[in-house]
This record gives sequence, structure tokens and C-alpha cells, in this order.
Amino acid sequence: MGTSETVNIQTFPAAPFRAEPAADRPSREAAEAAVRTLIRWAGDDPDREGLRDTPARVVRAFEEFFSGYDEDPVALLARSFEETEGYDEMVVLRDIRLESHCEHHMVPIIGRAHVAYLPAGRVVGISKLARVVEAYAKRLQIQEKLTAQIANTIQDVLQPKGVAVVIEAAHQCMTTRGVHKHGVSMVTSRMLGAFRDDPSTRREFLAMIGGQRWQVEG
Ligand SMILES: Nc1nc2c(ncn2[C@@H]2O[C@H](COP(=O)(O)OP(=O)(O)OP(=O)(O)O)[C@@H](O)[C@H]2O)c(=O)[nH]1
Ligand SMILES: [Zn+2]
Repeated sequence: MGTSETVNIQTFPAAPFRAEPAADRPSREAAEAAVRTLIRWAGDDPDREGLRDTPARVVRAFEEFFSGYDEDPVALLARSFEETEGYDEMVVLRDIRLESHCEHHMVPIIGRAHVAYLPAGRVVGISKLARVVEAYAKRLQIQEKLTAQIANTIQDVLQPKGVAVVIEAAHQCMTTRGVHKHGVSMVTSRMLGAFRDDPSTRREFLAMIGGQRWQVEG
């Protein structure tokens, strides 16, 4: 891994959990026409054989890339389980593959997320944590906001004793264009509750994700 940078963001307010679709959301046809315009602007002919179906393909790809706008992260965490035999140790889901898009250039952000929480009587189905990551990642993002939204949502809905989220990702807007710096990853973290207040809890989490290289202050 190249240079890494740890950024602690504590100032983002809790999400609007669900982005409201714009009332004037354009039609599929309008979106396809916009892709045609971009192809022409790039200097190619959208009517040549190889490009004829491209606007429709791009719009279908966008439906996947930005499917998170139609997800409700709060609803994903709605079902929790209380029969845990008093389990009150850390739950960690590590190395969650992360695919997002930078809101400045609309190019991929690829990396991994680690999510942990300290249960207070209730646990969630573990896949739901990965689904919350996905619901926010499949939107136009900056990494700091993505990190904060995931942590804030888990904290607000599940109300555990603490939540930790670490994301390590490469931004293609820095590798394939602009400054052209390869091998650079950005590391962001959001620590809430016990993970923020108790250094030993935080250390245990960082050890669990193999995070000696992510020594967070404190
Ligand atoms: N903090 C933060 N910055 C990001 C993220 N994704 C992309 N950026 C940066 O957003 C900035 C946008 O800067 P601008 O100067 O408006 O855009 P630009 O002229 O395309 O900048 P360059 O990328 O330097 O060519 C760039 O520095 C990007 O590297 C992110 O997740 N978090
Ligand atoms: Zn970018």
C-alpha cells in the first residue's frame, strides 16, 4: 500500500437516510440522450454500430452504480435479534468490498470497509451491515461522508454501545486522471461511543482488522 492518511470526521450530521428522488427525475430516454451527447462531445459517432446500444448500456450501468438511492438503510437494520445469551463483545465485519463513485468526477472509488459495533442487547443479521455499506456506497460520494453515514446509521438505528467504521479505498480520479498518483489509498475512520471514548476498545478493533498501520490518534 502507498501513502495513507487517516482522517477523522466527526462533524457530519446523521444522513438524510434516504435520498428523496428528485420530483423532476428525468426519464430513461432523457438519460440515454445525455449519453449520446457525451459521445458526440467526445468526438465519436453515436450512430455507428459499436456505439448504437451504448447509451442504453450506460444507463443500465448507472442503475447498478447508483442503486443506493432507492435503498433505505434504516429499513435494512429494522430486524434485530435479542436472544444473544447476553453477548456483549465486539462484532466485526471486515474486508467488505466497497465500490462507489466519486461525486466530483463520477469515477470509481474501490476499496474495502470494516464495520464493528458493540451490542447493547440487540444484534443484527451480519449481512445487513454489508447492505448498509452498499446502500450508501452506491451513490455519488466522498469517502468521508460515506464513512460517517454508515457509522451514524448503525448508531442511530441499533443504538449499540459504540460503532466503528474504517474505509480504505483508491480513487480513480487520482489514478487515471488529474494528479495520476498510483498506489495511494485514502483511509477514513469514524468512531462512536466506546470506540471513541475507550482507547482499549479502539485498539482491539484495530487489531482485529489488522490495523497496526491505521493507528488512530488517542
Ligand atoms: N476529501 C475528498 N476529496 C476527494 C474525494 N474524492 C475525490 N476528491 C478530491 O476532490 C477534489 C476536487 O477538486 P477540484 O479542484 O474541484 O477538481 P479537479 O480540478 O478535477 O482536481 P484534480 O483532481 O486535482 O485535478 C480533488 O482534489 C479530488 O482528489 C473524497 O472522497 N474525499
Ligand atoms: Zn474524483
